[in-house]
Amino acid sequence: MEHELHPDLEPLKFLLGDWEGAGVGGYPTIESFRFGQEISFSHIGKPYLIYTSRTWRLDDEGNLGAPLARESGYWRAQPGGRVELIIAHPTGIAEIYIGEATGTRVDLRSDVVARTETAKEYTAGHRLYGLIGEDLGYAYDMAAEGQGLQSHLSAQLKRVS
Ligand code: HEM
Repeated sequence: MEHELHPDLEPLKFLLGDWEGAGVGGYPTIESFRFGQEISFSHIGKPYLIYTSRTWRLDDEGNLGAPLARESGYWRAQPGGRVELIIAHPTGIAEIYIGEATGTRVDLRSDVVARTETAKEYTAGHRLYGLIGEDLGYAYDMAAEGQGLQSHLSAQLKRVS
């Protein structure tokens, strides 16, 4: 069923759809890596986007390998372009971000991070999403394992629907 877009979602409309692409990751404490990614943003007429992301290791020939990180959550649009983002990770981490959509960019900083007893020591995230031409690009910085906020990932994806 097609739902009419909630007016508060207008600033996040550019995210809607299914996206596929590739990115690179790294951190001072790990080896750098390449990954393939599928992201989906959908809505049901309420003032939030339904979000899922799946990733796989990408080898030098461009073949997808073992599954890497997944995450899912809700992008809650507030009047005036404010955004509240709630994300759950299978690694025992839950995050709440607060940010702003301006034009075709969304800039989000973690407000609250909760971790299970066995989760890695992760304390903060910063996410910047935006259109690069027709592609969706994002950069993700994190503070984890005693390191300050710095790059963990960046990727560029094409719209597939
Ligand atoms: C596209 C999504 C992501 C991919 C492909 C990815 C991939 C990786 C890989 C391959 C590693 C190194 C091996 C490992 O420890 O598993 C890693 C480490 C890590 N990632 Fe990610 N990651 C992603 C998103 C995230 C997010 C959203 C967070 C935080 C909520 C996060 C937090 C960490 C932490 C804390 C480590 C451990 C660093 C260490 O052990 O020193 N990652 N990630």
